[in-house]
Amino acid sequence: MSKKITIVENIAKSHYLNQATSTTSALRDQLQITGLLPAAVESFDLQKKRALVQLRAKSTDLEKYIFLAWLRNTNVRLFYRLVIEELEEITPLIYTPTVGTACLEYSHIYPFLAPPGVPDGLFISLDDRANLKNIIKSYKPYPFDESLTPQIAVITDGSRILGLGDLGVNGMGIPVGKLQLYVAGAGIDPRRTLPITLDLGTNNEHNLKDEFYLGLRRKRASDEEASFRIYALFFSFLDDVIKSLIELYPELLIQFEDFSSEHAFELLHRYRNNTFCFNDDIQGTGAVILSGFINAVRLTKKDIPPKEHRILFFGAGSAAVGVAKQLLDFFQFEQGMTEEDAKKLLWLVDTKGLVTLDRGDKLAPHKIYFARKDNEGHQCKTLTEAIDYVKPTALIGLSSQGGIFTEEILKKLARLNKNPIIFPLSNPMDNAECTFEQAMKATNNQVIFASGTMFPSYTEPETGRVRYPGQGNNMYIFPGLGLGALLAKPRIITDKQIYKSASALAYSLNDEEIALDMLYPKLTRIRHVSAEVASAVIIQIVEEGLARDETVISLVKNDLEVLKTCKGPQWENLVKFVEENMWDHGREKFFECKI
Ligand SMILES: NC(=O)C1=CN([C@@H]2O[C@H](COP(=O)(O)OP(=O)(O)OC[C@H]3O[C@@H](n4cnc5c(N)ncnc54)[C@H](OP(=O)(O)O)[C@@H]3O)[C@@H](O)[C@H]2O)C=CC1
Ligand SMILES: CC(=O)C(=O)O
Ligand SMILES: [Mg+2]
Repeated sequence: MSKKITIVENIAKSHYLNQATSTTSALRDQLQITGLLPAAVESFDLQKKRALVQLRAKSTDLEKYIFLAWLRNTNVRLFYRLVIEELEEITPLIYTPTVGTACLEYSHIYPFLAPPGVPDGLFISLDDRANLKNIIKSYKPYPFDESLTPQIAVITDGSRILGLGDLGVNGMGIPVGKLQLYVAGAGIDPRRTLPITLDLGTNNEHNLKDEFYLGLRRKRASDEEASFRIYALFFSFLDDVIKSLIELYPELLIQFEDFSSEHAFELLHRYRNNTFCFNDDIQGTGAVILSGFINAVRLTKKDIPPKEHRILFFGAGSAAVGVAKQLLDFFQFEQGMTEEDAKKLLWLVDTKGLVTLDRGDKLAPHKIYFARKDNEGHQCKTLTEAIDYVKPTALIGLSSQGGIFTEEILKKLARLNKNPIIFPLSNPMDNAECTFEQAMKATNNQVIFASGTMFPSYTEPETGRVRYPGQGNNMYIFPGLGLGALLAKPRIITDKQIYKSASALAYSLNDEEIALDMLYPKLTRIRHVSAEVASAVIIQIVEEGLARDETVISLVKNDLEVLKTCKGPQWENLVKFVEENMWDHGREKFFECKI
């Protein structure tokens, strides 16, 4: 009885239980809200229809973003019903590309995002350092149930938001957007997600001068001011935040997101062996692009033996090095190559040209491993020179330099290869190194293509055939990886778990997708795909002896060898188990909530 009363009281107060115009007359009377709503009692279907009409009536994508943010903060279930059922339409609005615009404008649109009582996410500023635990505890988007502690935190310091640079606290849109994809893509309970933006100042002059900018109005402290870099303010603050988070929520999975490369690698190195965490830009991106590459290798196999690929990265930051590392593993694990031979298939270009050991500058630590030493004095200063020298079969853009893959560059790739692999992966859309249309036209429709932000389809003028681009975005990996890890409960995320997430994604294509030469599965299948990714991760965690969940262990342990084939009834059973553990917006249960 008392539980029921609590639910009744909470329906009136909670953006999660809110039924708005669907509240029955009896319940309206009980809640004493009868006069606060118009007379009609609508079905959830009709509510969704109205929300879609309102959404589509907005004239810009930013207005749509604001509308969706308002909906999320007032009616969680309706919001997620919309996202899940209209995924292809809504993903570009809550994620890249529109989230990029929303981040640029965040301080300007903020009042519309967070009505009183519903925080957009957790802001932790340097000035809060003495009070970290209280601040973290204060984030309770669903205060009515103490058992709903956070399971996943996506944490950024806003220093490299997509390809847009240092946006300071305006970067909050990214952890918020990533966690929405966790809910939509892998059925993580939205009440158990924790978006965090750390405020260590910003070096963005535009923001510092903007009267509406909402973060600390000061520059970031330079690491060089510390006597030892590892003790710099940045790392000691991060240590305090992570420690407080773990003390409060020992089972929390932490996803590092959009930290500048200057800190991203060191952060991962610092926490990966003692904390339940991963870096999405290094590891998630590495896995998703490996997956697309595995399918590209399959498509080109009759013309190029896998070991003869030559892969040129334009960009040598956290994402490029993360992808290079995964490809290196692929050539070693699947193609039987030695580490040294595999490394020779990979070249990186940065602002100073081809990354080589002899080029005369001090390389950032993350570039040294892949820096070439066999270039025999060749110093390619430009991308064109690097292409002429390397003769790549695959060109991967992770540079944030929109349009840099010019027609001339694309044509060069087409001359070198029957089916050039061209992945302009930088985000948001304006930062993509080329568009799908440009790549199709310049390669006589022969390109094998994936971009970080989804491009429109392209109709071949000669044949009328409609061609669809792939979307190589870590959103295909992190939801399933996170879900698998939460279910199996290891204490750390290992490289092998990441690798298995990539191969599971690659092999998740169904017959129709394979027949269409797709590199990634359709977005509309994301929940099932995430369940497969999660299952592969779970199997790996059990194999490593790291699983701590008894149900998962008993489900996997005895069938480990057969499960590793990712086929057969045991595999289907595991995938089903994962799917059954996904949160659902509960359209039926919701309206049966009769008090
Ligand atoms: N599709 C996806 O899933 C993902 C996409 N990304 C995208 O990847 C991009 C890069 O991210 P990240 O690696 O973290 O960023 P970084 O800033 O760490 O790396 C950017 C790299 O590009 C190089 N670069 C920049 N401008 C030029 C230029 N004019 N000529 C040559 N090289 C250049 C930089 O060189 P230097 O080192 O000399 O400064 C650097 O190596 C972003 O746009 C991001 O949105 C990231 C993660 C996932
Ligand atoms: C997709 C992503 O994580 C990025 O662009 O940073
Ligand atoms: Mg990112």
